[in-house]
Amino acid sequence: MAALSGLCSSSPSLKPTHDRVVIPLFRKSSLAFPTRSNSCSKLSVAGEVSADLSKTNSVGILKKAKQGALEKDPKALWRRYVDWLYQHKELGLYLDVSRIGFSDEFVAEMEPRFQAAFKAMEDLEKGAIANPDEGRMVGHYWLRNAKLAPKPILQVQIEKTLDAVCKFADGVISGKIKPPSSPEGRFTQILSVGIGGSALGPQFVAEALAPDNPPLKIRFIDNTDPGGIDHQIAQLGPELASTLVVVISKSGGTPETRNGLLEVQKAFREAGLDFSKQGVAITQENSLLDNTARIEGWVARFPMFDWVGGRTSEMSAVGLLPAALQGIDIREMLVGASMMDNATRSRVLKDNPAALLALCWYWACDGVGSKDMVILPYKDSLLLFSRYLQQLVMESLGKEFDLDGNRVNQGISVYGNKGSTDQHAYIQQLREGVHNFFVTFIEVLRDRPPGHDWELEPGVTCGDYLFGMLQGTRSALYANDRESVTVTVQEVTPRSVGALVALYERAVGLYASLVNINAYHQPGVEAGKKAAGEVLALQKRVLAVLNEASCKEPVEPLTLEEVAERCHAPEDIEMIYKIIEHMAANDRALIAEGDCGSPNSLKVFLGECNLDELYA
Ligand SMILES: O=P(O)(O)OC[C@H]1O[C@H](O)[C@H](O)[C@@H](O)[C@@H]1O
Repeated sequence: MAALSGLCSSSPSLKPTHDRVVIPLFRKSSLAFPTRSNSCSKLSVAGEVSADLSKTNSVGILKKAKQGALEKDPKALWRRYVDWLYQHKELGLYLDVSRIGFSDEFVAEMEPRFQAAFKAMEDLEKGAIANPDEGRMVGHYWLRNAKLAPKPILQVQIEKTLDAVCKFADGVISGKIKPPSSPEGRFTQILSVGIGGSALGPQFVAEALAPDNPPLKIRFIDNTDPGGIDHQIAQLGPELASTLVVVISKSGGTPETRNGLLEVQKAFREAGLDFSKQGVAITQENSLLDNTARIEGWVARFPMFDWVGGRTSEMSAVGLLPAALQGIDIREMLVGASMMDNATRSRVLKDNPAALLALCWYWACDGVGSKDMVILPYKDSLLLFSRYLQQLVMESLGKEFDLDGNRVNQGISVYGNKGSTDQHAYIQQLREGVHNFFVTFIEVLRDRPPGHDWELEPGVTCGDYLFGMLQGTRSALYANDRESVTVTVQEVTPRSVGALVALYERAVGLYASLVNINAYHQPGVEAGKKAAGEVLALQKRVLAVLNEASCKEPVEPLTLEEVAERCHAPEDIEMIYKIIEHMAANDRALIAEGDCGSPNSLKVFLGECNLDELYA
C-alpha cells in the first residue's frame, strides 16, 4: 500500500554627454518627398486587385498583392522609409512601417474599410453601444479626457475618481493615511491582488516607470497558485504590517482574486493584524468585493466603471492608483494618452499611427491572423509590454464569430520579451526558421539620463551596443523577408508610456473594425471558468464517494471505475484520476494501492472517515 503521491513522483573613461546638440529626427516638412510609385513598384500588382474589400474577405487579393518580394534596393527603401515615416512631434514618437511590404494598391483598397473603422470609432467615443453582446458602451478614451464622456454624470465620475486617487495616494505617501501597527509609521509596500486586466497594466507600468526608490514598493498576487502567494507573503515578512493591500477586480467575483484575498487575510490574521485597516478595493459598485470592503470597513474603495473593460483599464483607478502610490506621475500618463488619442482620431491614414499599425497588422497577417506579432522592446523597463499587449490584442481580437455571426476564428498571437536578450534565445528561428510572424521593435532613443553615459570602448557606449543590436536584427530579419514595424520613443516616461498604451488600444479597436469583430467582449474566457467550476464540483462528489466507502467496516478501496460510477460520471474517469492524483500529492489523506502509471490497477480510499460529512 502506498500513497499515490509517492508512486507518481519519479523522478574606460567617463564622458559627459549633456552638451550634445539635439538634432530633431526626420522632420517631414523639411524633406522633399519622392513619389511612392518607385518605392513600392516591386509589390504592385496594379489591375489585379479588383474585389470589393469592404464586403469580401480580402485574403485572395492579399495573396496576389504579396507575390512580389519585399523592396530591397537601398535607395528605394530609404524613400519608402521617409515617405511613410510617422512622427508625433510633441510626443517625440515615431512609427516606421517601411519594413512592412504593403503596396499602394493595397492601401487604396483598404481605404473604405478604414473610413468605416474611423466612423465606428467616432460612434464608440460618442457613447454608442460598441460592445453589443454585453450591451455596453466602451469608454476608456474618456478616462483621459473626461469632457468627451457622452453624459455629464460620467464626466463627474471620472474626475471625482481621479481626484480621489491622487488625494489618497498623497495621503498614503505623506504618512497621513497609515497602518495601525507598523514600526515605520507609514505604508512601505503595496500588495496588488488581481488578475488579467486587473494586473497586467499595473505590472507593466510598475516595471516601466517606478523610480529606483519608490515611496511604496509593489508586489503582485496574480494567480491562485498557493506557492506563488506564499512566496509574496514570505517576501513581505514583517513588512506585512506596513503593506497596503490593493484588491482589484472589475467584476469583484473572479475566483483567483478572491482566493488571493482570502489567503492574504489569513496571513494578516496569523500575524495578528487587522486587514480592514490595510485593505483597499478597486471594483464595480455593489460587486461582491465592493460589498465585502464596505461591510468590513476597508481603508478605501475606488470605482471601476461598467463601460471600461479590464484590458483597457490602465487609465482608470485600476492602473492609476498603484502607479500614483509608487510616485509615478499619473497626470502625465493621462496627458500622453490623451495626446495620442487626439492623433489617432485622424481620418487620414498616413497621419494616424494607430491606423498605420492596423494596416500593417492586416497586411502582415492577411487579415486572418496568419502571422504572430513578436514584440521586441529594446529596453529592460519595457519588458512587460508584450505580456500587457498579449491580453489587449489576443482577448480583443481572438474571436470565433464576426459581428454578423459568421464563424471567422480571428486573432493575432502576440509574444516577446526584450532585445537584445531575445537575440540570444529565439531570434535564430525568427531569422531562419518558420516564417510565421512579423516583429514590432520598440526603440527608446535615450539610453541613460543626461550626464551619466560613458564610452566603454572608444566612441561606443553600452547603449550604442543596444542600438546596434536592434538595427542589426531589424536589417538581418528584413534581408530574409521578415517584416517589421518600429515604434520609437525618446524616453520611457509616464507620458510616453501613456501614449503607447493609447496607441495600441486604438490600433486594436480599428483593426477589430477592419475584420468586423467585437473587440470588447471575451465570451471564450467563460468556457474555461465554467469547466474549472465543474472540475471542483466533481472533486466534491469524488470526496463524498470515497468518504462513504472509507467509513465502511472494513474500509472499501475503490477502483477508478467504481469511483466514476458512484459519482454518476463514468465519462469523467480521466478527470477523476487527475483529481485523485492531485489530492494525493497534497496530503489530502488519500491512499492508493497500485501503480499510478497504470491507472486501471489503482484502488483508492481515504485515510480517515468523516462521519459528520457522511450524515450531513
Ligand atoms: O477584473 P476582473 O473582473 O477580476 O477580471 C479579470 C480578468 O478576468 C477575465 O477572465 C477576463 O477575461 C479578463 O478580461 C479580466 O481582465
